[in-house]
Amino acid sequence: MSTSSLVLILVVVAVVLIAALVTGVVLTRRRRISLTQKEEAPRPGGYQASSGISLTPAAPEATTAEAVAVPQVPVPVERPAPVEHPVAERTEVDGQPGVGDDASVPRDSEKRGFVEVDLPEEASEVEEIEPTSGRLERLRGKLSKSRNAFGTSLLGLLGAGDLDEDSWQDVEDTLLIADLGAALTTEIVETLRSKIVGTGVRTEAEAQALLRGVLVDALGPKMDRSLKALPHAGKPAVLLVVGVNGVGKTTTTGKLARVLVADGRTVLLGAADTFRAAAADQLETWGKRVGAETVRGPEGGDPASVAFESVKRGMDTGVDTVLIDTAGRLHTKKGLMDELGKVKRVVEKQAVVDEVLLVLDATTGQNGLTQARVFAEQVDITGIVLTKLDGTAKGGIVFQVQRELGVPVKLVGLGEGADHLAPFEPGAFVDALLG
Ligand SMILES: Nc1nc2c(ncn2[C@@H]2O[C@H](COP(=O)(O)OP(=O)(O)OP(=O)(O)O)[C@@H](O)[C@H]2O)c(=O)[nH]1
Repeated sequence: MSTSSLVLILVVVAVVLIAALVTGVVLTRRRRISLTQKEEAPRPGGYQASSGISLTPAAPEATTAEAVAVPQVPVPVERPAPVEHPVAERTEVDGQPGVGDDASVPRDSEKRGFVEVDLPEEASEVEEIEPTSGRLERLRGKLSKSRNAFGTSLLGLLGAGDLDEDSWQDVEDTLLIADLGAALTTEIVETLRSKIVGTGVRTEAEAQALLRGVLVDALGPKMDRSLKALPHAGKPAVLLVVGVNGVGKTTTTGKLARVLVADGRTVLLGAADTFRAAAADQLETWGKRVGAETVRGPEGGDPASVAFESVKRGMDTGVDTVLIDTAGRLHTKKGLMDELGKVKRVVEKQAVVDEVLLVLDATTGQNGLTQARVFAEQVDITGIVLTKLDGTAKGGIVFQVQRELGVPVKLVGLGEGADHLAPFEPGAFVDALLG
């Protein structure tokens, strides 16, 4: 072998060695990026947002029980699963494309070398939550069914000028169809009649202003709609969520947790619905989305025991609010209603139950009232959550249920979205109905 061939071979070997070295360094660095865990920033005391829901502590307790000073323990937050590289979605198995395989990479495609790619941004641990203030205004479109059937027809009738008996009958029918109930309908029609005669309404704008005033008054604008969800006497506030099957209790509990976290509160969820297998999972998922712990018991276990444990855990960890979701129960089943009374009594052994929120499905109309009466007898209802108002033209049930029970509607559900729970405000509600 000549000297020049030897030199050539040595040069080639040296080039190969350098290339291998460079590739090794690059790969080591890349691996280091994917394995090194980022320093975790300390979690602030919850996502802060201005709240449209007025939160208050309950009236001071009569008991002289000493406040338990409990250190704040950070709530464990589950990290999201690592994002899979799109290569995992390739569908080719034998090099032959099949139906729906358009997006797969053909075997004979040109190989790519190293390419600079943007790394995905780290997913935030706790979801961003829409501010609660002004939610009813923002979600007014969700009330379009009630607006069309109720507000628009009433405005059309009242703005049409001189009203004869037939027109007043139409006004009355419209109110009845919208589920305002006979007594309230009569009252509203009489008030409208006397005001229209007294003031001589001529234009639609005048009719709208007059109608607005009468409807807002009928909604009890002075009722206390604040949510007693703030800790007091060194203990968390305890809220019990009750109602018949499928009205939206678990969903409301989850949405409410978001509202509280958005207000900077710490929350613990109690899955006292041990009857429906998926309910505890459903609640836990809501909890994880806002970094709230969920206490659950065995399926079919004693709901009172889960409720008790939840409050105990909430006191130990020093959260602001414990939200307890209960199983759906038919108001006609005495045994189940007694069980609800027991859940409340057991919780009261260690803390005050600040709110019992009755969830009513607005689409069930008058039946909701019957349910409300029975629940109110069993456990003192302190507030009503009217869900699924987005799916009904009978928004008038809001008026009736408050009037019948003397209990304020505090929250309204306006959709299946995570932030589709709004504080109820009579003025904004009537404005949404009247368009
Ligand atoms: N459109 C609409 N759907 C809602 C609303 N609130 C709840 N839902 C839906 O109603 C269904 C029942 O909700 P859940 O929260 O599971 O009801 P639940 O009362 O806990 O049910 P049970 O535990 O079986 O008694 C779900 O599909 C919810 O997404 C709302 O305000 N609007």
